[in-house]
Amino acid sequence: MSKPSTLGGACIIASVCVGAGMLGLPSAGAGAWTLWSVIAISFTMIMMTLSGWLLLEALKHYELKASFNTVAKDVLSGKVNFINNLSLYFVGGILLYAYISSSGMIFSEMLGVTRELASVLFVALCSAFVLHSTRAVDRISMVLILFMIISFVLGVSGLASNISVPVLFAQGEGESAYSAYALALLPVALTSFGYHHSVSTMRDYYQDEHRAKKAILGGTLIALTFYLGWVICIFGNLPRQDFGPVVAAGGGVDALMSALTSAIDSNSIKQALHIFSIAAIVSSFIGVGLGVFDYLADLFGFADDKQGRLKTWGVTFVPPLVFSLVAPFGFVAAIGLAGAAATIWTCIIPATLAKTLRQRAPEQEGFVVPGGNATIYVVMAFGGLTAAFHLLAMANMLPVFRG
Ligand SMILES: N[C@@H](Cc1ccccc1)C(=O)O
Repeated sequence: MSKPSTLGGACIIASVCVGAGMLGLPSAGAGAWTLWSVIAISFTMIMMTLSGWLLLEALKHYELKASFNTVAKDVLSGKVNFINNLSLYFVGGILLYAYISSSGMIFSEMLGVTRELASVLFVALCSAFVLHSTRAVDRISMVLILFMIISFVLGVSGLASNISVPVLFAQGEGESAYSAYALALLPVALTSFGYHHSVSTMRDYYQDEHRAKKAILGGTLIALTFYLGWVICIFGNLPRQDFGPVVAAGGGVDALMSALTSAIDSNSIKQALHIFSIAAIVSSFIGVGLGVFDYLADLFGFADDKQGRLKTWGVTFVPPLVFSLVAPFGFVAAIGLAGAAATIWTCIIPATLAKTLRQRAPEQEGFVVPGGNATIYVVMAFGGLTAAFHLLAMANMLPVFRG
C-alpha cells in the first residue's frame, strides 16, 4: 500500500480550518487594518499549530485509534472533562447558529422570502446530507470545495488586480492607533485556525507523529496563505472607513458582500465572491454539522438507524435554528464567542494534557514539541488572554472599531 502523502493530510487540515472564521476576518480586522491584522493572524497561526502539536504529543502515549476524548478521559478529572465536552458542544452549536443566521440573510435576499423562512429552508435542505450519511457529506463536500477553489481564485485574483496600495497601508493617526484593535481580532483568528478535533485522525492516518506534525503545519500554512490573501485583497479594495456599515450590521458576509459590491465594478468578480461565500458557508455548515452530529450521537447513545439518526438530527440542528430565529445577532460577535470557548479545547486542554503526560513519563521518548515547558506556558497564556480579550471587548472595555 502506498503511504498517504503529506500534502493530502495538509489539505484535510486546511479544509477544516477554512470556514466561518475566515469570512469573519475582514470585519474583525478592520480596526487593526492591514499591518496589525497580518501580524495578529500570523501569530495566531503559530500558536494554534503549536497547540495542535501538543495534542499530538499527548496522543503518542496511547494506541493509534485513540481520540482526543480517550486522552482527556484518562488524564483529566471528571469535572474538567465535562467542561471540555461542554466547550466542544458550545463551539459547534454557536458556529451552526452563525451559519444559519447569515445564510438566512443571504438567501432571503436572493429568493425574496422572509429571513425566517430562508433559514428554515436552508437547514432543512443542507442538514439532509448529514441526516442521510457520512458518505453523502463526503460527496457534496467535494463538489463544494471545487466551487470554492474556482470562485476564490477568480474573485480574489480580480480583487488583487484592483488593490490600491495607499488604501491598503493607510496609517492610523494620533490617538486612535490601529494596534490596539488587533486584540479584538484574536478570538476570530483563533476560531479560523481551529482544527483540533482532527489531530487524532491525522495521527491514525499516517501512523506516525512526525509525519502528522508536518501535515498539521502544512495545513495551517495553507490556511494562513488563504487568510492573508483574502484580508489583503479586501483591505486593498474597501477603504477602512467603508467598513462602518459592515461592522454596524454585525460584520456578516451579506453586509461585507454588499459593501464590496459598491466598491468594485466588475460583475464577474462580484459573482465569483458571492459564490465563494455561499459555498464556504454551506460546506462549513455541513462539516461542522457532521462533527456535532457524530459527537452527540455518541454522547447520548442514539442508535445509527433511521429513528436514532432523526433524534440526533433534532438535538444537533433544532436548537441553533430556534436561536437564530428568535435572536439573530452579529456574525462576528458569534464567531468571536466561538473562539473564546474554543480556546478551552484547542489551547488550554492540549497544553495541560501534554504537561501532565510529560510529568508522568519524564523520559521524553518519541515526538516532543520543541521549546520545552516554555511552549506549554506560552500556548496556555495565549489561550487564556484570547478568551479574556473577547470578554473585555463584549463589556466594551477594549477599543472596538465602529467605523
Ligand atoms: N476553523 C473553523 C471552525 C472551527 C473551530 C474550532 C475547531 C474546529 C473548527 C472555521 O473557521 O469555520
